[in-house]
Amino acid sequence: MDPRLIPLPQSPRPTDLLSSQLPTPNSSPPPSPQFSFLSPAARAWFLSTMATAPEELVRPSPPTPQPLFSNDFFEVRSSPKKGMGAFALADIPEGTVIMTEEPLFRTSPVQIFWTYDALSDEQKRAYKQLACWTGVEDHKIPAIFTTNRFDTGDGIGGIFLESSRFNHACHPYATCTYRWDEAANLLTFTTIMDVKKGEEMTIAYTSKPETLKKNYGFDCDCPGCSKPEDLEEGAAGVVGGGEGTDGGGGGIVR
Ligand SMILES: C[S@@+](CC[C@H](N)C(=O)[O-])C[C@H]1O[C@@H](n2cnc3c(N)ncnc32)[C@H](O)[C@@H]1O
Repeated sequence: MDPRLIPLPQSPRPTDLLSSQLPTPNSSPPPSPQFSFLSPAARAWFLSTMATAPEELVRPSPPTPQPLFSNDFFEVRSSPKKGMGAFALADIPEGTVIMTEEPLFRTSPVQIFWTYDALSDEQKRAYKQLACWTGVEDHKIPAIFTTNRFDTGDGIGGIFLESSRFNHACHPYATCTYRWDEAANLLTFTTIMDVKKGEEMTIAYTSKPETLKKNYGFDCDCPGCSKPEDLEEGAAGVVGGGEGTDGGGGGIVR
C-alpha cells in the first residue's frame, strides 16, 4: 500500500463505545430519585428495560475522523461543504514549500480508460476515492480525471492523490500555488501568503471563476466571488491563478 495513503478508520458502533459503561440486566439498578413515584418492582422493571435497549436511549457523539493524509505542514480532512480539504497544522510563512508529490499517473483525456486499466487494484481503489463531478463526463473514470487532473503540459493531465484534495479559491485569496517539474517528475506546492494554523489551504483552479460550476460543480464562495462589487472593480476572482495552464472551460483548468 502506498505509505502516503492513510485510510479512514471505520467508525465504532455505539454499542462498542458504551458496552463497558452500561449496566448489565443482572446488575442492581442505581438509586434513582427521579423514579421514586414507582413501586420498587416497577422501578426495577423500568431500569432493566433501559439496560436492554441502550442504542435508542444513549447517543454518543461521533468520534473525530482521522485525517486522510498529513505532513509537517498540513492535513487533509473534512472541509465544511467541500468534501475533503487541506488545513494548516501550524502558522506557515509565505514562500514555504509544503509538499512535493509524484503523479499516480499522467495521461491524456482520450487515453484515460487505457491508463486506468493498467493500474494495480490498490491504485484503482485510491483513484476511485477522489472527488468526482459528473457534470462534464457521465462515466466515473473520466469524470474523476477531469475533476482532479493538473495540467502538466502538451494536453497531458496528472493525477496526484494528495494535491487533488486542495479546494479552490480565486486569486488573490488562494493561499498556495503549484509548479510541475517534468524532469524531476514532481508537483511542488508553495504558500504564496502567510497561512494561520487551522486555516484551509487553497489553490486557484482557474482564472475564470464563471467556469467552476460547469467544470467542477460548485459556485465559488471565496471573498472575491461573494462580493460582486469587488469584481466590478476588477479586484478579485478574475485575474491570475496558479502556475498551471488555464484551459478555460475545456475541463483542464489547472
Ligand atoms: C479537486 S477536488 C478538491 C478536493 C475535494 N473537496 C475532495 O473532497 O477531494 C474538486 C472538488 O472539490 C469541491 N470544491 C473545490 N473547491 C471548492 C469550493 N471553493 N467550494 C465548493 N466546493 C469546492 C468541488 O466538489 C470540486 O468538484
